[in-house]
Amino acid sequence: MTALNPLRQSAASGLCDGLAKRLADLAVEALIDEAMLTPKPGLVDMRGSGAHTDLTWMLMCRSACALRPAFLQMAQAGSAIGDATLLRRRIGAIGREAEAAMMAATGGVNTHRGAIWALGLLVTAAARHMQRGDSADAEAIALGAGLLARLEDPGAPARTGNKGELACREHGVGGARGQARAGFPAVVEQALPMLRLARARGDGEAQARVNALLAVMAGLDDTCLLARGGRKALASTQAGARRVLALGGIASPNGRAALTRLETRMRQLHVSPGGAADLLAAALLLDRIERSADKEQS
Ligand SMILES: CC(C)(COP(=O)(O)OP(=O)(O)OC[C@H]1O[C@@H](n2cnc3c(N)ncnc32)[C@H](O[C@H]2O[C@H](COP(=O)(O)OP(=O)(O)OP(=O)(O)O)[C@@H](O)[C@H]2O)[C@@H]1O)[C@@H](O)C(=O)NCCC(=O)NCCS
Ligand SMILES: Nc1ncnc2[nH]cnc12
Repeated sequence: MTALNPLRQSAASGLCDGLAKRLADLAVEALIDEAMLTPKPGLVDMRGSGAHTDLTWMLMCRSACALRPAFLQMAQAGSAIGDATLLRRRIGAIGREAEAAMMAATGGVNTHRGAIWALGLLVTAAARHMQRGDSADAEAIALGAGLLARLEDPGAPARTGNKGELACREHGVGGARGQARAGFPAVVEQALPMLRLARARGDGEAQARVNALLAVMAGLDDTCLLARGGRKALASTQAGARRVLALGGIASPNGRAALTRLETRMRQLHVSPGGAADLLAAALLLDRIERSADKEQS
């Protein structure tokens, strides 16, 4: 007889709150893992603030912890609200409250707006799947999150006026919304396969994660990068990330040297792949969900 996935079991037996708490913890852990991962070109890491003047890794970690109540509420909503239209409306409201909580915790600095959006949708979809008794499969959860992102949220402002939105309009890209509505292809088709490949070939865990970040950077229309550096900076960053990976990733000496060159170029351009960082955190969350289900099963 097939052993039941314990996350599924707890959901099925009505312990939805335990599942929601676990998912909220995993989301915060994924954000902290991302913030502390080093080296990350242009981004805040344990060495410094990258291309940012208002961010530090401690601020990122404080922000991550302040978001736990919102992730918990989203996971609870995902398990409790069957009607997808109502669920979309509810998590939109929680997401906007989470942005306010983030601003309060950071003194008005945007640390995680893109991450609240991506991880919020994924946590909700994961709770919805597991509550129904479906598997903790990363690809299926990302698809479910995409379905939710495509639903209309009547509470959302017609225009946010944020940099990402303006960059989408100026450069004709989908940005954070497009990525989510497509079911997070950068996570499912780039980050997670690279994470698995790098682990399988013996890269260290931190190296595998940096390579997963580079795999996202290599193809993403990152509006954080576009807003600061335009098309030229985006193309140069994508080409640099592809080069590191083509040379074997950061575990290889040539790949490591190429990463140093990429970092120098990004510093000169003063650009940061903030959207790719959020999607790495999304991949780390899905990876944690799958692994925690596997661990408890064995
Ligand atoms: C849909 C929303 C995310 C709102 O989007 P909008 O476009 O209005 O807002 P932005 O904040 O400008 O952009 C979204 C952020 O998403 C990240 N991102 C960028 N490109 C992509 C991509 N291709 N795919 C996925 N994600 C992407 C990115 O976030 C990171 O960058 C942030 C730093 O940004 P910013 O402060 O603007 O830039 P800096 O250069 O650092 O500024 P200065 O210091 O120079 O001043 C950082 O936070 C990273 O997270 C984009 O910035 C969403 O907010 C929304 O609609 N929410 C409503 C609630 C809701 O419906 N929730 C649903 C359930 S969760
Ligand atoms: N490590 C990081 N540095 C800068 N912006 C980010 N947004 C999300 N993670 C980030």
